[in-house]
Amino acid sequence: MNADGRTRLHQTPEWKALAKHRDELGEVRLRDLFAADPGRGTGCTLRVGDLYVDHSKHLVTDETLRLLRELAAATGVFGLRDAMFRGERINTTEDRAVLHTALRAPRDAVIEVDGENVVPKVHAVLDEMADFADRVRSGEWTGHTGKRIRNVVNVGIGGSDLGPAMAYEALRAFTDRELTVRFVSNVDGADLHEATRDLDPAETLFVIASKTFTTIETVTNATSARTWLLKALGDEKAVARHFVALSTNAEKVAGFGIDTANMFEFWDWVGGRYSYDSAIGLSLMIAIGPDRFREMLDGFHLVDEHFRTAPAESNVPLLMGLLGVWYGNFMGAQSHAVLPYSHYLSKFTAYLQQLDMESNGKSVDREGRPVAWQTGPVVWGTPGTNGQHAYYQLIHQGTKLIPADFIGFARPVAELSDELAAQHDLLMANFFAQTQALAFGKTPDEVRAEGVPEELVPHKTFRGDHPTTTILARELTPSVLGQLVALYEHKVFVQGAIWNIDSFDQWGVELGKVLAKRVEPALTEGAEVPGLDASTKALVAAYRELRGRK
Ligand SMILES: O=P(O)(O)OC[C@H]1O[C@H](O)[C@H](O)[C@@H](O)[C@@H]1O
Repeated sequence: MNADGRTRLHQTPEWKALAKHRDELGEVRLRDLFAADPGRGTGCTLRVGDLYVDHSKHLVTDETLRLLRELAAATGVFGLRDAMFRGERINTTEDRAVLHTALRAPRDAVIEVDGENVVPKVHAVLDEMADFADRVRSGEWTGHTGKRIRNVVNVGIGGSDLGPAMAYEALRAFTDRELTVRFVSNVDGADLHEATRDLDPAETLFVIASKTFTTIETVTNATSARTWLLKALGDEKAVARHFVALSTNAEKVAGFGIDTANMFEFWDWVGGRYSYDSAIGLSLMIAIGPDRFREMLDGFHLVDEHFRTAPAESNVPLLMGLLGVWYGNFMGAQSHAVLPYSHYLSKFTAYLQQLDMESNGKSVDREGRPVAWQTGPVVWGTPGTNGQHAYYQLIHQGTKLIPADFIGFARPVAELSDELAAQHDLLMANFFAQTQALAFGKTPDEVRAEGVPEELVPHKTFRGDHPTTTILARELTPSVLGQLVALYEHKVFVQGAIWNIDSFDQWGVELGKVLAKRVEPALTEGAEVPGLDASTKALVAAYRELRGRK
């Protein structure tokens, strides 16, 4: 039993019913499921906004889905969802509300935190961002020497990098092509070096993105960027024209030397990995313009409303979350692949890695007790068709169960030449062929019928039954991107709620930070670090020798 008297997850009747159902189902063959139900292809599709979501190629029956929905209801997913939307402090270990949904709420919405409606604040910052973005885009905001800003360098890490960097790539076709926009995150000096080496400091704006403004990588890179700028422009006053900050921490921003008049604010109820439609999106907004940014927010909001109000049977994030629970908790899957068939989504899976793995990579429940069930999967993947020529072999014929999401678009971006646009059908032919091959494989008899010698038959047989979700949309617009990201945010929410973990803290990143600080003097000065283990001690000594330090 839980501290609050509730039965623990794996002891609930709903969990046990799913385990029994899995045993009774035995080996699920997609060929059989489709043969038994000719309507499965169209029947197992849901629509949300501009997204067409096909879940027919999953190792589930109607009964499986019904039992999974019962698990969701029994574990309080809907109550927690409503509490999140109401602004309750559902991030219990940090005692914070979780309100990224307020960042995309319409102007007239009312969402209260501690009795204060936060929506007017959200729109006030969005308006300030829009005003600033317009001034940079029009050339009205100039650098210290009066030159037009032609380069924007976002300096941030984790949630202050991955979201805007991913969305910038995704929406490149909507960006001002006259502007150079780059993202620096790594504390490896090579990152800043490569991002700035061909830029004119007089034309460069640094956007320092950090919720806390204490993150060592970001503060270090921001300090180096400042030095780079001042070396060229020679005047401290230049900082005010070339640096803006995106943060919740005005004191630290001022301490760094950025005028808080040039700071765009957000709030502690926005988690880092849920923050790119807050002020953290400024670099993106400069690139695509305020109108496109607002279209993206509307896309998020559309899916928020769907998640909040759609019945369980047609609720897409709920379904995606439940399918993940089925594979992770009842079928032994350890990972989940996200495979976008769009070059523009090249950073989408990396973005989802933080969203999913930082949220649900937990091993104690909300009451602090070890969980007795699997939690978040390893999320991985790269854009198709590249993966097909690399690791798809393992998905098709390896020994692991890897559920995958395939994301594709009916139309290429408008600016492609006719010749390049014509390649789109080939891209999408691969997209459809892969999910078909993964689901239905190729039987030994089919292989034999092709005249393959008997000894090669096992090698050329594809078992099939590799489950996939297909998400299809007309084209990758700002709104569609917002819809996609919100789908995954809420999918992660559903899973965290079922597993009874706090999806909104990230204590697991702290230990490494503390140890890095402790070990640094050993590298630089050869200082004795108390309590350093024998392995690390030897490695540090080898490092110092290789670095040419005595
Ligand atoms: O925005 P910041 O405060 O600089 O934080 C940047 C990132 O680093 C932290 O360590 C967390 O793991 C991330 O959730 C966060 O997004």
